[in-house]
Amino acid sequence: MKLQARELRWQVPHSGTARSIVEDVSLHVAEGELVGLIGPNGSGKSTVLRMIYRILRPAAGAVSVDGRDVWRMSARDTARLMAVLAQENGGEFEFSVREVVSMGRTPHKSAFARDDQRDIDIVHAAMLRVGVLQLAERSFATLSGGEKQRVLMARALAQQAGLLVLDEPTNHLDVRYQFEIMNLVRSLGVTAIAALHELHIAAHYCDRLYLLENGRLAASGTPAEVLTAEHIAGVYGVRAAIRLHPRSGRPHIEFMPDEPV
Ligand SMILES: Nc1ncnc2c1ncn2[C@@H]1O[C@H](COP(=O)(O)OP(=O)(O)OP(=O)(O)O)[C@@H](O)[C@H]1O
Repeated sequence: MKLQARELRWQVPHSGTARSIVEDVSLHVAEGELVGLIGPNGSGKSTVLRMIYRILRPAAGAVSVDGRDVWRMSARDTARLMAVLAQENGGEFEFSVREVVSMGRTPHKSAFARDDQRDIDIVHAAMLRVGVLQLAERSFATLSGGEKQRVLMARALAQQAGLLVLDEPTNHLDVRYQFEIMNLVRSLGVTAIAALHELHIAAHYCDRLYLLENGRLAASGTPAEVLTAEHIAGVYGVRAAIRLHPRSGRPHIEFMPDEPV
């Protein structure tokens, strides 16, 4: 499955005119690629992803999956193609973990249909895969931030979509689960786009990166091309020394926050 976004723009009203939050962002994710969207707080990562997963309608531009415009499809058809891991939205709160993960099966069932044995098996396997099976009967509301994040990942897995859209998938996770979730995403072999804060995660896991600054693309390319000392200083305002791993060619970043940029 491949994703293409062309010249996306999103605006908010501002003093009688419109202020652009995202402007002229084009990106693509090829079949089986894991692409990272990075950039400082407020640079527009979530806004771009929301236009992709059909929550925010772009003021200009288009999003297509395998050549089909997502904004011309029903929400249900989109959900069969793409699974979304966004931050919890509150809708999960009155449900058990098993029920939240079962919601991933909804796009595949007719209205009010109960889970059949196949759905039950898929939900079980998804919980097992992210290590939340022992939490299955717990109320979602009582979980820690990291446990919630893993349950939401299990729900995305249960959806069995060919495209994963991940908004800060490692948020709340300790270092072990950060690596586990990213290893899991990579092992699935599906097409994926992820907004990421941790640059070492982006460097290690992503095939390509897009760097956003104030709602516009500042750079794109391989991790070695994007995660340069110049880009990190220019966009994040932090000095960094970069070493490329001799075999993988992936950047290793050493931040030097006490040094002037
Ligand atoms: N409805 C809105 N009205 C006004 N401003 C908005 C609205 N939605 C988002 N913004 C602003 O747009 C900018 C981009 O927000 P967005 O959440 O996309 O950034 P982000 O890169 O995902 O940030 P973070 O890393 O902090 O999660 C922010 O400055 C935010 O305050």
